[in-house]
Amino acid sequence: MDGYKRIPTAAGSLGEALALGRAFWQLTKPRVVALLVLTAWVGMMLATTGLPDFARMLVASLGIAMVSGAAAAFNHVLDHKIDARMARTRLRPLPSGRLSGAQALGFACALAAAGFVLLLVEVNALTAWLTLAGLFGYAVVYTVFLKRATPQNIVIGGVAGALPPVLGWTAMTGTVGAEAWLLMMIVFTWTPPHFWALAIHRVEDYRRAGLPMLPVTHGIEFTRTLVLLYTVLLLAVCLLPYLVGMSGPFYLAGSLALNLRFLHHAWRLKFAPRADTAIRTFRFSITHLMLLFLVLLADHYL
Ligand code: HEM
Ligand SMILES: CC(C)=CCC/C(C)=C/CC/C(C)=C/COP(=O)(O)OP(=O)(O)O
Repeated sequence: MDGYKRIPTAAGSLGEALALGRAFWQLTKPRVVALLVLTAWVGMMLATTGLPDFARMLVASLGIAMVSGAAAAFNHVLDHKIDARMARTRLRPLPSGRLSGAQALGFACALAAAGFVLLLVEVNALTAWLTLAGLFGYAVVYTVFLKRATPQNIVIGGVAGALPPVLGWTAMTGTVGAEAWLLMMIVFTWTPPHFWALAIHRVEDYRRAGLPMLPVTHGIEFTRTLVLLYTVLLLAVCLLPYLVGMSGPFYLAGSLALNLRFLHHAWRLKFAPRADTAIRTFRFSITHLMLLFLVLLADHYL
């Protein structure tokens, strides 16, 4: 009502502070970062014989999570106009006006700097610089250039998201082992079917936003074919840890079960799709990667 001013109360300002905290938290894409950290843990544990140094693991995970969260926050800042045009993203903190661009940018810079310094001082320089390269790969190479330029954006940009197992490995050993590159290849091959399944489901969003995602540029049918082919490739890549003697029969069985399930989703998406097949395939991709890395971990200690 005109003439009446809202009187700030303690409960009101606590509510506002919590909402602000929630908005900053959302900027970091916490569920994505949680899965990235799980893949880094597997890198850390597979690099170590016997029990790892838990204190080192904790600090390294925190540093990797902070820099990855900062990368996600930069992505929110750089993409706020695109995000405002898509139904899936229009309620994010920046397009909805819950945070200003300056607040989000300041948060991203502070988080990136703190995470980088933590890794540099408490872990090692190789891990700190490689993690920063991951941030640059995602926030600049993918978000600023590739995302707007080519339907291969997520294939090339996938390198950044696939880095954490390598970061975990270097955090514990100070060097990059061949096995770490193998783990990276798994996440790299997994990324296209993960993303394209979602892009098929959200094709109208991407068309409206003017982004050259594969289903927009090459059509849904072609994208379904590539999802299927990448899941076949993923099955083959996931055999490598067993074939090179890095993992045992428990991993082989778990990996085959998960990859055959993923293949089944992709097959259905190509040959017998229903309205929800693409989104179910996307959701399964997340379960797949999480369980696959847990199986790698369990196999290591069996
Ligand atoms: C360039 C590579 C990638 C692209 C383009 C991509 C794209 C996406 C998109 C668009 C979403 C939907 C987010 C939303 O609904 O707000 C998503 C969700 C997700 N992605 Fe990816 N992704 C990539 C790599 C990764 C990697 C490497 C991981 C983890 C290892 C990952 C884990 C997840 C998880 C856990 C979710 C669900 C998030 C939630 O429910 O809040 N993604 N991804
Ligand atoms: C090691 C390191 C620092 C890596 C950073 C990796 C990182 C945070 C990857 C996130 C991958 C992801 C969610 C991409 C989606 O971006 P999008 O812009 O296509 O999706 P959106 O529309 O949901 O924002």
